[in-house]
Amino acid sequence: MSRRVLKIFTPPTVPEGQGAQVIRIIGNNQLRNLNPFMMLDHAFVKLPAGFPDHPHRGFETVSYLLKGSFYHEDSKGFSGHLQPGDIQWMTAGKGVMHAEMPGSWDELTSGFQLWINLQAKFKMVEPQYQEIKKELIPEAKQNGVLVRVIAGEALGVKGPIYTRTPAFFLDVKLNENSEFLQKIPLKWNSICYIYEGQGLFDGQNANQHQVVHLDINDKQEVLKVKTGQQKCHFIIIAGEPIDEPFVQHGPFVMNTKEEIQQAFQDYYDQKNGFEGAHSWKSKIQN
Ligand SMILES: Nc1ccc(F)c(C(=O)c2c[nH]c3ncc(Cl)cc23)c1F
Ligand SMILES: [Fe+3]
Repeated sequence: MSRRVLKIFTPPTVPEGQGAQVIRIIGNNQLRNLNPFMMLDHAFVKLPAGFPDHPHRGFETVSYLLKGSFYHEDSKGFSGHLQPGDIQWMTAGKGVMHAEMPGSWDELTSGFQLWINLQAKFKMVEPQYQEIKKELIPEAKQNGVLVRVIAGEALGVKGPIYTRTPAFFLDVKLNENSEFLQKIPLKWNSICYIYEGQGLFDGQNANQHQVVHLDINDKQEVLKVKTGQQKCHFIIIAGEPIDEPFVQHGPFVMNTKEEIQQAFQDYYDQKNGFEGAHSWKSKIQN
């Protein structure tokens, strides 16, 4: 028996940021949100498109690069350059202004951006970064399966990211004719997203760019994935739901609409994390 599949669907491709196209995996009308996750994008972007200067408050953004390169710069003086396989886990906390731009005019940059909610007690922490280069992300290998363990645990290997909200972020590559078993804690929300190839998830076929939404109420902890003649490369995103109300307005995620109004007021008044927000201009936006 394997963790049951609730549904398999093809998420929409939507415009986002400035001229970018994203496959909106979480945050569409088939999967509005997946507590504690508010959004998951598979972004495809090349200059001059990108995600120019914008704020965040109250949650975490996770960027994981597949192809190309991505620059990041924020209003606290932090900047980074992500290459394929690198991860950047940004805890926006009380507030940060930043820009995220691709590194090339010609080569299409593609990668994931995941938005993870924070419990009320963490929403106003100082911003923090965990930038982990590809070489430092542990890989577990077994019988034609390779798992890059970004957060959580797979095949007995633990990931390097400290997650304030308990969560798994696994990049799984199955060769042809392989099988993979993954424990997903009961009562956690979880999806798989296939970014290349196809596979059988709990016996149901899922293709490239499809989402496999797993059943949170299942009594089965283990998900079984199998491949036949095709390889299957996919991510597993799983997390413990946060038992608090949440209100999202664009890049602000708080517990009440009054806190959202306060976020906009702090941004307008340039305080409580948004100091200098109106005059800050990133060097990387065009
Ligand atoms: N309009 C708007 C408003 C607020 C945002 F935070 C963003 C934004 O930064 C992103 C939204 N999807 C993303 N996928 C990948 C990456 Cl690297 C960034 C984003 C954005 F586009
Ligand atoms: Fe952002």
